[in-house]
Formats: sequence, structure tokens, C-alpha cells
Amino acid sequence: MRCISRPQKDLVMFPDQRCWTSSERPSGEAARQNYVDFVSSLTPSLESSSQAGPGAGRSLPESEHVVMTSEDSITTIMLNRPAKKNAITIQMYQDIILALKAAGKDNSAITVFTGSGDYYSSGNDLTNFVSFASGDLEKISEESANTLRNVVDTFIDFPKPLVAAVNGPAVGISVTLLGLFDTVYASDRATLHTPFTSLGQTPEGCSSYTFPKIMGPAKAAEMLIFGKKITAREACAQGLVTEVFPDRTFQREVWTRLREYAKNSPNAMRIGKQLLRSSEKEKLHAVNAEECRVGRERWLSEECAAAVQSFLSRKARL
Ligand SMILES: CCCCC/C=C/CC(=O)SCCNC(=O)CCNC(=O)[C@H](O)C(C)(C)COP(=O)(O)OP(=O)(O)OC[C@H]1O[C@@H](n2cnc3c(N)ncnc32)[C@H](O)[C@@H]1OP(=O)(O)O
Repeated sequence: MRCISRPQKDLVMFPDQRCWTSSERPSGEAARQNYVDFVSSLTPSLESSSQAGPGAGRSLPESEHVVMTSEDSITTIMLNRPAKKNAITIQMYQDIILALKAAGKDNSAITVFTGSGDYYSSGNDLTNFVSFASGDLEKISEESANTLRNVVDTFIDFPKPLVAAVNGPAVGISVTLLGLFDTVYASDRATLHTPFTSLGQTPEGCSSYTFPKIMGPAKAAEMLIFGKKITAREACAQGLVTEVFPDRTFQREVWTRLREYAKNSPNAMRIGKQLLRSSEKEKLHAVNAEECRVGRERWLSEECAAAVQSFLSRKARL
């Protein structure tokens, strides 16, 4: 039986074109799978979360590792350094700022941040700290703190709905920044890890404020002070992640949903975000400034230097 006319109330259409009545409607999980199969029959195959979801589009030509594309009223900013687990170099921080500023002004309705390959991001590229050992410490640490402050400020001020598609494990700053996103979708393969104290470092990305607010001070302390790694499902239960999807269908489900959301009025979504976020902005900028001030001191500590050296010389692993 094929449903081609307007669906009647209480009838649900699935890929085999059968019309289910409410009494024989499939269970939640079966319905979800049916829907996924149906959508995948309409859209290009995207089999796992490590493959890119958005289609090809305009790119940020000057950036090697931060790729920007636009399609279906969605601008996607993708960390594209999979061989290094999308570790973020100083150049990438600058490119992220440029990409966010461009996305904030373009005609897209929603901006999505994601990673390519098997990781979302392994956080700050630890070789960023190598220059600390070889140059003018004060100057380099000040420049790094300014870079960090600028990138986080840009997330705080981002004017449109900002969605993270966490396609795999996330470490460090890629986790802390999630507190500044409007929605966070994660693959069930993702883990979230903020190993700051084992690196002699302190929280950044406004997480010292957003995490206790989102998940309560005790859970935030486990992550930010003790470095507890949590799964996407745990993060979802604690409110940091909005929804978790099976890795196999992550891209399909997330992009199908985002394309629907992007059909909403862009102005209403932008103004709605302002209403939700504007009262916090001043506080967030102050938190960011303080985290950068404290962080800069930590980067200069012996503890931090030893931990970074240890990672780079592969004597120890997190
Ligand atoms: C402007 C300054 C701003 C400062 C902001 C501060 C932010 C704080 C943080 O973000 S703290 C978090 C820092 N990140 C980490 O501590 C993660 C370090 N990496 C790892 O622990 C592991 O690499 C892993 C668990 C992410 C993945 O392990 P796996 O065994 O699966 O893979 P490899 O270790 O072989 O990694 C593949 C190659 O990628 C390199 N790499 C991965 N992450 C980083 C990184 N963060 N920095 C630098 N390099 C990284 C790794 O060295 C491998 O390179 P190789 O193939 O050349 O050996």
C-alpha cells in the first residue's frame, strides 16, 4: 500500500511505503530505525560519524586545517587535521576566529562545528607550548593568552545558533568550549576528557563557569579538577550534550535534523539566541579573561612544561 495523499491523522509513513495505524505502530527503536532507513534512501550515503556530513560548498581557501562550507542555509566549520586527531595549532585558532566571524555574517541560519576523521578534536596542539622553551617566555605566553582569549570571546559573541556535531572523542579545549554552544549532538563513540591537571593546567573556554552551571559543581569538579573522562551518554545525562546518536547513523540523523531546523526563520532564531544568552555575556567575558590570566601563569609552570615534554617524548600517555 502506498501513501501518496496527505497523511491521515494517526498514520505514519515508513520506507516500505506501508501506512501504520496507531495500534500497529512500531516500537520507539524500530520507528527510529525505520525513519533512519527512510531518510537514508533519500539522501547520499553517510555511513559513519567519521565521514563528513555536510555537502561540498564554499571553503575558506587560506586555511589548511579549518574548512568552511555552506549548504542548505547551514555553514559548517570543520577541523580538518585528522592525522593529528584535529589537534588545534595557533594558526587553527586564528582560522577558527576568522571562520566564526565570517559565519556570523553570512546568510546561513545555523552554524555547525565538527571534526574530520575519527576524532572531534584532541584539543590544544601540545607542540604549541614548545616555543615556550625556546623564546621570550613572557612575550610568547602573553600572545598565547591573547589568542585563547580572542577565540573564546568569538564563541561567546557568536550571534547565530551554534551547534557542535561531536563526531568522536573530544579532549581539552574542544570539550570546554561545548558549554558555549547552543546545542551539542554527539556520536555514542565520543568521549569527553579534560585532563588539565595532569598537564599542570587549569580550565579554559569559560568551563569554570559553564560546567558547574550545566552539570552541578561536583560533576564539574570530577571533570575539570580530577580529569575524569566521561562518555557521550554520561555527558548527555549531565546536560552538556543535548542528544547522543548511534555512531553508524550519526551523520545522517544529525544532518537531517539540522536541515529541518535551518528552515526556521533565521532572524527569529538569531534573536531567540540573543534572548537566551545576552544576560550571561558580560559574565562570560569576565570569566574568560580570568581563566586566561590564570592559564598563562600555569603554562609557565614547571609542572606544565614537564607534562608537555612527557607527551611529546612519548614517555607517558594520558
Ligand atoms: C593558544 C594556546 C591555547 C591553549 C589552550 C589550552 C587548552 C588546553 C587543552 O586543550 S589540554 C588538552 C591537550 N590535549 C591532550 O592532552 C591530548 C594529547 N593527545 C593524546 O593524548 C593522544 O594523542 C590521543 C588520546 C588524543 C589519541 O591517542 P592515539 O593513540 O589514538 O593517537 P596518537 O597519540 O598516535 O595521535 C596521532 C598523532 O596525533 C598527534 N596528536 C594527537 N593529539 C595531539 C595534541 N593534542 N597535540 C599534539 N599532537 C597530538 C600525536 O602526537 C600523533 O602524532 P604522530 O603520528 O606524529 O606521532
